[in-house]
Amino acid sequence: MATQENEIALSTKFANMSIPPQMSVSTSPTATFQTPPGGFGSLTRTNTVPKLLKPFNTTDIKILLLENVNQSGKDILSGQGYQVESVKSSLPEDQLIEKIRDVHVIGIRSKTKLTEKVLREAKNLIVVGCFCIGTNQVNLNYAAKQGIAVFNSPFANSRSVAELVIGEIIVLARQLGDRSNELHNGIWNKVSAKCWEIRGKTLGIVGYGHIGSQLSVLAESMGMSVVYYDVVNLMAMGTSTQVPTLNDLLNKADFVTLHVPELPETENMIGAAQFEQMKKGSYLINASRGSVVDIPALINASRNGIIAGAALDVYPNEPGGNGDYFNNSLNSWGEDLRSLKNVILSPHIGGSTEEAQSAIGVEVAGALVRYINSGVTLGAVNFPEVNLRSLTLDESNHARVIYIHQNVPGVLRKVNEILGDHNVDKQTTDSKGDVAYLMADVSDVRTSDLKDISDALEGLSSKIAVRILY
Ligand SMILES: NC(=O)C1=CN([C@@H]2O[C@H](COP(=O)(O)OP(=O)(O)OC[C@H]3O[C@@H](n4cnc5c(N)ncnc54)[C@H](O)[C@@H]3O)[C@@H](O)[C@H]2O)C=CC1
Ligand SMILES: O=C(O)CCC(=O)C(=O)O
Repeated sequence: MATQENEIALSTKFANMSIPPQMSVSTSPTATFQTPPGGFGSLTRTNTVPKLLKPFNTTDIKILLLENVNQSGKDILSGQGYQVESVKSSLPEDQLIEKIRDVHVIGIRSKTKLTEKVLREAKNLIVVGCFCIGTNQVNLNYAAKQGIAVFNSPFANSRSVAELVIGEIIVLARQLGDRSNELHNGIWNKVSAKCWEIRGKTLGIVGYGHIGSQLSVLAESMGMSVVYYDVVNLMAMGTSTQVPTLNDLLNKADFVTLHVPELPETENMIGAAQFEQMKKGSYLINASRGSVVDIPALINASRNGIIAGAALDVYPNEPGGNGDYFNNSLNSWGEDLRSLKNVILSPHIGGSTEEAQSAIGVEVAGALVRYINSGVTLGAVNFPEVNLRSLTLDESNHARVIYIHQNVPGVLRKVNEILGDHNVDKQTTDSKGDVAYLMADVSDVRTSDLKDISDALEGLSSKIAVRILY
């Protein structure tokens, strides 16, 4: 393992950090680039143990984790020596802005809104970890243009959501929520009218991705028929069938369940017109995003008997943390919704299981460590996915140059002119939209060369961010 003294690099992203003077680190291209005690490249092992590339002393990296990120993730990040602050809830915008100015990494879940306004203040931020599936809460394009990578966990909680929906289908079909509430209030009300088995009923899945397709398998194993609607033509699991339009699905399904991402196209995807298409006495389940269902239209559909029940896990406005109120001050229809019969309201717990949260913590924290320490973008949702074989301990005097830039013509020629005086062992580059990511491993570089390389890259008009790791 590399020593702290060797774990040094130069990163313009960290220019505002205050580093105690005794540390032999260079945090700005304008700062003196010092050779660490022990000597740059003094490691002489000849095996192929991967070299740990660090942006500088890991203890200087500040990470803010919001929304009660799982201990598994905290342990991995703390284990790297980073400074980790963890807060149980999300933060109001003004407090978020104050905090985000200071950190290099932020970890969030679904509630923290990283808007352009917030990200504009995040001068030191290099990477965001969404410890969840959804990334709609982050302005991904703006983050990319600022050179901030965003990672998530694309399927670690999918099974938990699918299992919750199976439970809700049965609870709705048996009006179990209402019976339980009644008995909690001391009322015995034994009812079979309009209570059903789910065997032989049709489940309509809107959005047949990770969660929708997993749910399809579970539902068929319980004797349901499955139809699904998706904008993409997708392979059917089991004996399920894809239908060509949303209306086809709404006309057929006894239970409609939503598993689409939050997008402009999915906003109010289920509104008055769609409730009209649903079978009388059917049920709606939404564990995707609150914006997907027009709630006043749902309230009408419930009062008019179009739907026999609903289960909602997500809402247009959700409280910031546990103990906060869910009432009309949050959503104008809050109390009307709460008054409905056979409507299950859960506090966005679709992915909230020990298994899912622990797996998400490991996955996202791992991606953050790889990105911070090695610049690898595999799994990033707003950057091209770029990887290079790790530098090894027997490759002395090597450095990894990372150049995040605008995707415009002529950049590679200029970068290669800058790197041209050195031996470029390997280089890779890729682009996504307006942003491109170049990673090059150069050998036979002295620490003073690194300062020159960094300065030259900084001077290019296409520059978004420069990081040099060694
Ligand atoms: N309640 C909770 O705690 C959780 C909620 N979620 C939400 O569930 C959503 C779905 O998750 P995954 O299945 O993992 O996503 P996914 O990306 O695997 O699947 C989404 C599917 O929706 C389809 N789709 C997109 N736009 C559509 C449209 N307009 N009409 C029909 N289909 C459309 C896509 O083609 C894709 O097949 C996430 O985006 C997230 O917002 C995810 C995890 C936990
Ligand atoms: O509970 C969470 O962290 C959010 C779950 C979710 O909605 C997601 O993973 O997209």
